[in-house]
Amino acid sequence: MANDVQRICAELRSSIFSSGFAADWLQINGQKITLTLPFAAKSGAEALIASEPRLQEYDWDIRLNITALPAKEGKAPQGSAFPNIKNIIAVASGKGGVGKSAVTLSLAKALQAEGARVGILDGDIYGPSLPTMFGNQGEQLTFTPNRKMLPVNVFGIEGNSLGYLVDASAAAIWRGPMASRAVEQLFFDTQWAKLDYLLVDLPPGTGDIQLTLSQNFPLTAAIVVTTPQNIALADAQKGIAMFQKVDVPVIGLIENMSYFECTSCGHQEAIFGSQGGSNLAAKHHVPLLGKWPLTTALRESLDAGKPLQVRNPNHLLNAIMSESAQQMAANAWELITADIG
Ligand SMILES: Nc1ncnc2c1ncn2[C@@H]1O[C@H](COP(=O)(O)OP(=O)(O)OP(=O)(O)O)[C@@H](O)[C@H]1O
Repeated sequence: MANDVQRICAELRSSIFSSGFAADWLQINGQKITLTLPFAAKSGAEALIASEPRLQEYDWDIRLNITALPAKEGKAPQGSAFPNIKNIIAVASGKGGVGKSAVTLSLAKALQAEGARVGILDGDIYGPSLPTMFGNQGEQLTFTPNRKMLPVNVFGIEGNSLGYLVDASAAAIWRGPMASRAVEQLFFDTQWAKLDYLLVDLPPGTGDIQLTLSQNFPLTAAIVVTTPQNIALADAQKGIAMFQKVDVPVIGLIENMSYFECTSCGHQEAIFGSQGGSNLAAKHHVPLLGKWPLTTALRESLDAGKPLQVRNPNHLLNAIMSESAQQMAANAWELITADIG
């Protein structure tokens, strides 16, 4: 019977588990099966099991035991330098305004909904948006006796941002080394709780500041956000090239603002063009994690200081965001373990 389940699991293929379940994730005890996943994709596993009648005959217990993946070459693995943080994933965009911060918060909330412990470092010096999206502008950070910053915790997500520390107009005059040092300090001098994933919302662009941060942070991996518009794609390409240059694996591309769906008639309009993200992903062999529509409800919820999942839990975009997040987590595990294996 055990072999049967393992065989069925190994046969399963889906958008989330492209290489199927590994046999050692399963513990089979009569009718009871415990599945322990090394990345945050619990609901994807549940959906797979629900789609396979033979698997539904068993009593499933799905757990997460997220692997601490090694940081890029030359940097200490998270295990030693940051024992509290298992995976640090940069979220980058070449062009500004493509929705990088909106994507960061949405992915963070989606990972947390899978049962992962998640944090966000808002490294966008010139336009820190975490306090707005968390709805806690004006909140003051507290410090430990040894002057470490304690992150804020909103909706179960830890976060830190220069927006809690300095006036945006003060940060606007920072350039080059001063700007990257400020973000580095924010990262290194925060006392993060135990996290499975820390998402780093990088400043938009691919200049010296972004390059320095990508080199100096012990990043596990990176994702790039773009719109399908040519000008954004050209910049996203520079983002992919930047991470390749510093040996940080790019585990996915998100095409945001892919289309607008009319809420009255359902017509889909590709305002910024179509297929741009898919073509870019294919060209650079980077997985496309999803195409997110331009959605009034997402903009409204972030302006109101809440993730869409909290303000509008039944919105269809939540499922798209969840799939992207799970695929990102699975890709990080799969690509990096394949690389070191
Ligand atoms: N899919 C979407 N649908 C509707 N509004 C969106 C979507 N994605 C982002 N937005 C909105 O677009 C605006 C810009 O998004 P955001 O601040 O996340 O971009 P960014 O790339 O982080 O910008 P920056 O250049 O400041 O780093 C915000 O008001 C955000 O709420």
